Amino acid sequence: MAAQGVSVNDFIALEKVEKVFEVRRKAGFLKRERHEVRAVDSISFTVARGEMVGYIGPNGAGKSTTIKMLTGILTPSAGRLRVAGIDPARERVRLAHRIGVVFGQRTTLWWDLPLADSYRLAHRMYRIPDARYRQNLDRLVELLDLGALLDVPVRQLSLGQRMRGDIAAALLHDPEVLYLDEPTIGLDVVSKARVREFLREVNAERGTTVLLTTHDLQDIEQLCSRVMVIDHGRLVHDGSLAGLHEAGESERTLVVDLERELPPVEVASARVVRVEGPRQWLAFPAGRSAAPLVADLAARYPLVDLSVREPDIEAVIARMYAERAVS
Ligand SMILES: Nc1ncnc2c1ncn2[C@@H]1O[C@H](COP(=O)(O)OP(=O)(O)OP(=O)(O)O)[C@@H](O)[C@H]1O
Repeated sequence: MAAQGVSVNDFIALEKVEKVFEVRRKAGFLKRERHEVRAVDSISFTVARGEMVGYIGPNGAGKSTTIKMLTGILTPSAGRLRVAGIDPARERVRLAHRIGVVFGQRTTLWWDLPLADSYRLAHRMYRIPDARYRQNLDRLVELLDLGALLDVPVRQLSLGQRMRGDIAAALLHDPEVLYLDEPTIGLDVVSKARVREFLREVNAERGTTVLLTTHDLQDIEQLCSRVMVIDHGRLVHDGSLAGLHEAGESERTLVVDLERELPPVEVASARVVRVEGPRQWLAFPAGRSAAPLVADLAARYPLVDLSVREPDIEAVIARMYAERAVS
């Protein structure tokens, strides 16, 4: 039966989940003190089937610990956690057949073997029916452009090639949910675009639920309509990217080119944040229309050209982390 507040459509469900690590710290010459690290502190959220959600936060916030609990590698210290109705820590092997995991920082492929051998091993390990395995492999090889790489030992692959190989390995057994931990780390812009495009296709084509952890906010902007922010083990935002802008009280920037170099312009509801020759940058609240501001400027200053820049998500999030660090 579904727990209170959790619908049967919720594919991933966490209720007041905690993870406390006990560590020993040096406290003198020979003395060591026990110390608790609350890596995840009473987190609750649900993810519906087919959703693509970003899970972000500064270093040490608790992201990996959450993912490890979702795969069953770690057992929560308190709370309730279910993935596809399964308690991950209790039935890790059964769950493994339904989830795929990609860690950008390390590979699950066999380092010394050709890529194709890792796939054959996955075929047997997950007992994937032959026809389905062949069909999935063909499709993944095509979509991720792996044809020429199948006979190459993994250690000879470039980072981008290896990442595509890892993503294919995670999807061979048709998992219903995919956890991605920094899937574009270290990749060049072309490889990043390719990986993102592929993830969009998988999500649309197969309805795979995706939980994406990343420090690259462009991953989030391009893939996720919902983003959860974790900081010091606590969930501090769960909503749309636009909502994140509001929470961070973000600003848009009006860039104006004047006829000549002038002192900073003076207008209501905006402030000049930079001046470079005849060009000036004005910050104003992201929720406000630029029209009255432009009209005011045009009436009083010799305006030649202008453009509006949307808030920089990196800046919004940096401010959010900083605000929490001092609060
Ligand atoms: N096995 C462990 N034993 C003790 N402390 C741990 C252990 N694993 C994680 N921690 C601590 O728990 C906190 C959260 O770590 P976690 O790895 O989940 O953060 P993260 O958000 O994934 O960080 P990053 O972005 O740097 O990967 C940190 O303070 C970390 O030092």
